[in-house]
Amino acid sequence: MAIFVNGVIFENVDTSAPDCWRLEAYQARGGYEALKRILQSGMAQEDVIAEVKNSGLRGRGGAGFPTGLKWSFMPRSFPGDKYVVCNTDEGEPGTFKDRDILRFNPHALIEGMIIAGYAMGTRAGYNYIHGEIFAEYERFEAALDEARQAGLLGENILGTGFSFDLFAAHGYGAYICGEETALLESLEGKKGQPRFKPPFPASFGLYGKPTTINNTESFASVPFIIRDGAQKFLEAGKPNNGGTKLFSVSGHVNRPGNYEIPLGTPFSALLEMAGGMKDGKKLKAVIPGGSSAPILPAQIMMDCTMDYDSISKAGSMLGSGAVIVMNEDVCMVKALERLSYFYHEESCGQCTPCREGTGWLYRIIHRIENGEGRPDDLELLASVGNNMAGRTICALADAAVFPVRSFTKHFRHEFEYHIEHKTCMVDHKWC
Ligand SMILES: NC(=O)c1ccc[n+]([C@@H]2O[C@H](COP(=O)([O-])OP(=O)(O)OC[C@H]3O[C@@H](n4cnc5c(N)ncnc54)[C@H](O)[C@@H]3O)[C@@H](O)[C@H]2O)c1
Ligand SMILES: Cc1cc2nc3c(=O)[nH]c(=O)nc-3n(C[C@H](O)[C@H](O)[C@H](O)COP(=O)(O)O)c2cc1C
Ligand code: SF4
Repeated sequence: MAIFVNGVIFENVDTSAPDCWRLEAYQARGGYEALKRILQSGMAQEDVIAEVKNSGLRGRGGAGFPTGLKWSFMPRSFPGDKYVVCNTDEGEPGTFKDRDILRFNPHALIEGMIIAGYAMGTRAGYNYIHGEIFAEYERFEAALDEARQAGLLGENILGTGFSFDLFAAHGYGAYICGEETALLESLEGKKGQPRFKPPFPASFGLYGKPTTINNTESFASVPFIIRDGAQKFLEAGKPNNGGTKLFSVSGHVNRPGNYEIPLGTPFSALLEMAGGMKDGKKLKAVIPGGSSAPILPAQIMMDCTMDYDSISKAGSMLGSGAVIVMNEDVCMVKALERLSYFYHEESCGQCTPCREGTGWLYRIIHRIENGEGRPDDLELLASVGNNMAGRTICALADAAVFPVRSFTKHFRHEFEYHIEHKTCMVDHKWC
């Protein structure tokens, strides 16, 4: 179902060719040229970091933190071990882009991580891959073998004296293991539960050592930035929103799939690329950045461009780039019930407001959906949410609250109708 438009990571990748992922195909597209240029010219570490900073690349995992700035936090002169870690846990409902990078262009990620290792003075890296994806994990291992055999990984890379090795780690399929500190715990072989931040992984990361964690798409964007220049990457997007971005479009569209497009592209153009609305139905609402991003009604979304600033100004967030499209038949109570069940199931349970609060949210929405809602349930939902958001160790509790707040704000009349009439106002199809 993947469909790619020209962009930074999938530039010239023919995803229909079975060997498009192989080293030979990647090198034919200009792959590993960036790494060779850096190593053979002895480019200074700070110059590589400056280039990434100048590109305007912002973290593609969801929070949009500037990647070059994060790299500059690494204490390069720290004498002990330090690590780079890639987050391919990709558990956010609606998000399915990182697995396609492993499937179709794994060497872009490997090259990006080797460059990161060089720039930050680390000798080892790990890619933590979601436990429920097997073929992609194996594909990444096969690509690592190719890189090692070609002298691109390991000791004395390309005879330049620089050594760096990279390992794949298969996770456990828990959503919480995508939160960077839970990921580190899991990578260390422990139960995947988040740590308090600060300290951030930059100073206390894997095995307590300085660690830089980035999303798969963030690392995979780096070879282009070094090869074609920060300016070209920046100009592919818009100011403060450099580059192209992968959007996973799902829901009621004719052609669901991954679309790599310049940041700043109008949402209406993305919808058109995805084949428009299925069966000629009307657009009702969109979750623009994965299930934890606030939902936006159609009329607001149609005025947005797909970039961090525009979506945030409209009251939501670009998040992981998962665009969930809903048509006029969708019951918002049912949709929110499904999302709330997910967060209730995935809470790791170590903070009381999250462990108990996600259960409260789900049970209240479930009873509204089942025609057993009470007159004060919407106030109760708001109150439970206020006692959760910002009061926990990690952002999963916030992620559970944002959809509740936005669904009950923009589609309040549907919730009120359910409570008052004990049934759905849409047409019962979804309830
Ligand atoms: N891709 C997915 O599948 C998925 C799943 C769930 C959530 N998310 C996203 O995760 C986001 C939240 O992530 P988060 O809790 O890691 O966000 P965060 O804002 O705490 O951190 C973002 C990144 O910046 C770094 N950072 C931030 N401030 C720093 C500082 N002062 N010093 C050093 N480093 C600093 C963090 O270490 C992290 O790597 C949400 O916005 C959501 O979109 C993505
Ligand atoms: C509950 C939760 C789950 C997360 N899952 C992922 C994930 O699967 N992949 C990811 O890249 N980031 C995920 N994140 C964000 C990471 O903690 C972190 O911000 C990100 O990996 C940093 O990389 P970036 O700066 O390149 O985006 C998650 C955050 C939270 C709170
Ligand atoms: S907020 Fe929820 S998921 Fe995050 S640490 Fe606390 S209990 Fe675990």
